[in-house]
Amino acid sequence: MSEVVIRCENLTKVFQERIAVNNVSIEIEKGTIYGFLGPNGSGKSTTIRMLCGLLVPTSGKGEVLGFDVMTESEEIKQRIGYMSQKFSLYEDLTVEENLDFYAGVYGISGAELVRRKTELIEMAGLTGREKQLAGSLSGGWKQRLALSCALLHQPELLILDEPTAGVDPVSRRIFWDVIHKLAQAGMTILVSTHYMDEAQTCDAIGFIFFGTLLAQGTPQQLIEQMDAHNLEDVFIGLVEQEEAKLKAARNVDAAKEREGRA
Ligand SMILES: Nc1ncnc2c1ncn2[C@@H]1O[C@H](COP(=O)(O)OP(=O)(O)OP(=O)(O)O)[C@@H](O)[C@H]1O
Repeated sequence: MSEVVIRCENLTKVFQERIAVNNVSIEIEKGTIYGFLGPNGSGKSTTIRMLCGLLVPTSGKGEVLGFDVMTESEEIKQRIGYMSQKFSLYEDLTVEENLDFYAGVYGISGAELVRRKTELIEMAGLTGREKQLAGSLSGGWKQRLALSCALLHQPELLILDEPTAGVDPVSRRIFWDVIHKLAQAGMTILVSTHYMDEAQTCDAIGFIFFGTLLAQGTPQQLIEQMDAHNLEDVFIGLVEQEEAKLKAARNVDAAKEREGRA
């Protein structure tokens, strides 16, 4: 039977009366890659931050690795690997020293640290650069070093918030090869992205707009449902549908106001 690693129901976050995430329900199975898509400001990071245990939901419920997002955020934070767009590396430390620093945070030392560092440096393609300052690495290398830091404690779940923003296409491809290998080895991955080529390779995707999850399924399911040629057409179609609904609602409101004044 498939194991569900992330399950949330009607997850909602309101900031000063503004609904950033509105009744989002998601299920993500172990060993799969779930791509989270949506325009800027649509609520991807806020949803991710609630699932990471970094932000308390206003309402709804959710379980991550069997822990409650409302009451067990510390347990969640310890068990996941998280990397945001503004990943935090120490630029004046070397590749190896950055890994040593994060190993200290996770309580990894001795032979285990040596083993993990060797594995991760190799996975990131950073062999030979161990003594190079992180600040002198190019964007793609920095990104893979940040990923290595997030994986030091061997998390079962990896959450990536726009990890490839601003990274060149070759580095993006190398990064995604690593992500797919991790999923093949059983890791579950939730990743937000603006890139359709990346979304196309996910096992499932969810599209969020103005805080509402408009559609989710496999890339092929969504293309068929929308009778579209590709994912880009799917998302443009969804946005146009929603904008038409919003416009119709505004027209109804304006008509009611005119009636009220007459
Ligand atoms: N701490 C906060 N306080 C108030 N409003 C916030 C806060 N964090 C996010 N928001 C608002 O919530 C909405 C959703 O933002 P969020 O960052 O989740 O979107 P996003 O889809 O991740 O966008 P992007 O692709 O640009 O990163 C936005 O209107 C944003 O301004």
